[in-house]
Amino acid sequence: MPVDCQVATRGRCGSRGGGQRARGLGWAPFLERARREEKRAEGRRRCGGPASPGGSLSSGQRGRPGTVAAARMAACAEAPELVYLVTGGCGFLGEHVVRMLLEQEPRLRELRVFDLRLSPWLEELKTGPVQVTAIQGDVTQAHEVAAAVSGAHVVIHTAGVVDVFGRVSPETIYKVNVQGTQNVIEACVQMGTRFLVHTSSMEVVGPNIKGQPFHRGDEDTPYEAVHKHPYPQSKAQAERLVLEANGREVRGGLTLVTCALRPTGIYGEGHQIMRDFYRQGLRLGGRLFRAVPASVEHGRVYVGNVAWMHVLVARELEQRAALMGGQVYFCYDQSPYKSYEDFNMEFLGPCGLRLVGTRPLLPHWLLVLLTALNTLLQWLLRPLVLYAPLLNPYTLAMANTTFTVSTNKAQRHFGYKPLFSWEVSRARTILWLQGKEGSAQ
Ligand SMILES: NC(=O)c1ccc[n+]([C@@H]2O[C@H](COP(=O)([O-])OP(=O)(O)OC[C@H]3O[C@@H](n4cnc5c(N)ncnc54)[C@H](O)[C@@H]3O)[C@@H](O)[C@H]2O)c1
Ligand SMILES: CC(C)[C@@H](O)CC[C@@H](C)[C@H]1CC[C@H]2[C@@H]3[C@H](O)C=C4C[C@@H](O)CC[C@]4(C)[C@H]3CC[C@]12C
Repeated sequence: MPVDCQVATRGRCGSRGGGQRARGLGWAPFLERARREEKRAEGRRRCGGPASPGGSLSSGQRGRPGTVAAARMAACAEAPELVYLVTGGCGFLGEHVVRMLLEQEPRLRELRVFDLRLSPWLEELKTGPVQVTAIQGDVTQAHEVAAAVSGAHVVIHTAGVVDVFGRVSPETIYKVNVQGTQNVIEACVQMGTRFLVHTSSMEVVGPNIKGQPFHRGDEDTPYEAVHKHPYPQSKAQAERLVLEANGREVRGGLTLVTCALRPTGIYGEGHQIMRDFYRQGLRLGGRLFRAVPASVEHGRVYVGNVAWMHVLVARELEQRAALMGGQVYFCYDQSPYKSYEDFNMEFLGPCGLRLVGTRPLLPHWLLVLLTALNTLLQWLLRPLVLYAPLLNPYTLAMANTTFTVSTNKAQRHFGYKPLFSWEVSRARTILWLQGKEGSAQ
């Protein structure tokens, strides 16, 4: 679906009117936009929506289940009326969510992309029926979040600090992942936004600090979720906040409906860690050295399917609020269960890399010693340079602990089925790695 992009670059939180139009364009875009606006207004009149584009749907008009408005909304699905906000919309997952929404959500009128760092690709989104508003903002700043949420029907909250390599301080991880999530929740309550989809993580469950395997578990499998690392701790706290917020009254008297998705290890176009492995292999003459037994299985999921599940949940949350509200769903697909390293080789192999060793080349005790050395080096070098290798005590422990999920809860509750097969997911990831994006950056 073509989109109309208005990059709001004023200050921290742009607005529809304050955007900066693509430079060097003539009158054509403005006339085109006026024509689209008229078409949209006509659609609204026909469907009994708010006459003006800035107007918001009353709760009845939003189509509460079983009402005339719901039937009318269903009949007028082509009248795009909804405003979505995606926090972290310029991130690895966020970008795929943004693009998936533009392709798969016909009711979208405006898509707000909120991020600390706005990406150049936002500019590419050309004119079309959907207004894409880029908002440079910080989830730790409550007022910026509130301004971005104001008028939104749905918030998809993916923004977060994803760090298990010691690149970011524990304080910052907590501030962004926990306090930032609390700010999003409070903004929804204050602004009357009813639907919040949160990107949680498998790590909320495990692997735990005891290294206990989680083999083909589901959302109800008993497991001792005990964490010491700041990142999983922050994701567990954030998820708890989101689930506890379900049912809170929002401005306007209706209730907040929340849901948390727990992707396993995400891979696909834009995956930084995969890029790091690729470059490490290139530096080592096309070789990577096995550090983890092939028998240790890790669940992985293609980023396109994670984005699809977010779009589907956001779409179904209103109609199935009683069933889905306050629920968590693991997010995975048909990607094969393999060791982390063997799975990566599905993509790195076709790019010319080789994994040396059918078993770990170094004894485990030596790897543990190396991780301790890396930790010491990171601490000593911190005043001078950021040293954050892939191998540290946490990553070694994670890589050595089986964690795979098998569940149909998402399918039962809202009909989730992966949009991309394993073959397509693999091909797209290899293409990306082989292309300039994968090797140059
Ligand atoms: N990558 C994975 O394997 C994986 C797996 C499960 C869950 N997740 C979750 O998915 C979400 C996205 O992860 P990702 O892998 O795309 O990471 P990412 O770092 O690529 O994306 C995170 C985005 O959030 C933005 N952000 C960070 N701090 C912010 C702040 N203070 N205010 C506004 N924006 C801010 C970043 O700029 C970035 O664009 C995270 O919540 C993460 O915990 C990731
Ligand atoms: C150096 C070797 C020991 C190598 O095998 C280390 C692999 C290690 C970098 C990864 C092993 C498991 C990964 C994590 C897992 O896929 C799930 C995650 C949850 C998600 O929310 C964020 C990413 C991650 C923590 C992911 C990070 C890389 C690994 C630790």
